[in-house]
Amino acid sequence: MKIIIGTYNQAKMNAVKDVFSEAEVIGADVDSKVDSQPRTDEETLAGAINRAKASRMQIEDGYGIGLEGGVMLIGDQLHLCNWGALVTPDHQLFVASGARIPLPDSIAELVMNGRELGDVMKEWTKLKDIRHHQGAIGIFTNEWVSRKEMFIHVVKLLAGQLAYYAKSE
Ligand SMILES: O=P(O)(O)OP(=O)(O)OP(=O)(O)OC[C@H]1O[C@@H](n2cnc3c(O)ncnc32)[C@H](O)[C@@H]1O
Ligand SMILES: [Mg+2]
Repeated sequence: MKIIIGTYNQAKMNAVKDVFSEAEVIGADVDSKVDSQPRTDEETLAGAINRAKASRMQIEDGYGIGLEGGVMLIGDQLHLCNWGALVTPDHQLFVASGARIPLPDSIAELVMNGRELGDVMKEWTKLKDIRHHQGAIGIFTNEWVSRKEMFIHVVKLLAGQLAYYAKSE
């Protein structure tokens, strides 16, 4: 089984490798066709789907996966949000969402004013590779849930749906 994942982000790549441990997982530079910082649930989902479809197109007979992190307002509180998408060799699409937690007001304000969360987190924590490791979710859960662990859950939701629908066909 070959999987193209539309990113070189280490947290995302390692999550896919952990869940699909038998597969060959290959990173690719694809266009998410959304803002580099998605700001709604719909935009974040669209980014994941676009990455998955573009990844699927990079290989003749393989799977495409897209994972996208974003932010969304619930009322006036900004939250982290995350989505994943998987496209099969015969172009079936599966999607799954990940964890959501509120962002502190000081961080939320900077992101609402146009900054990218990854850049804000890098400056605020002085950790230059934070987006590849614990991520914002790791920082604001006191490292109980890392970005990789959060994406593992999303990828398991994709793999599980793939298995369920393959069985019922
Ligand atoms: O190379 P790509 O795959 O784009 O990796 P990325 O780190 O930029 O990841 P996304 O585009 O999916 O994420 C959108 C922004 O949110 C940032 N971010 C950091 N930690 C996050 C977390 O735990 N959850 C969601 N987004 C996070 C991320 O760094 C980006 O600035
Ligand atoms: Mg990005």
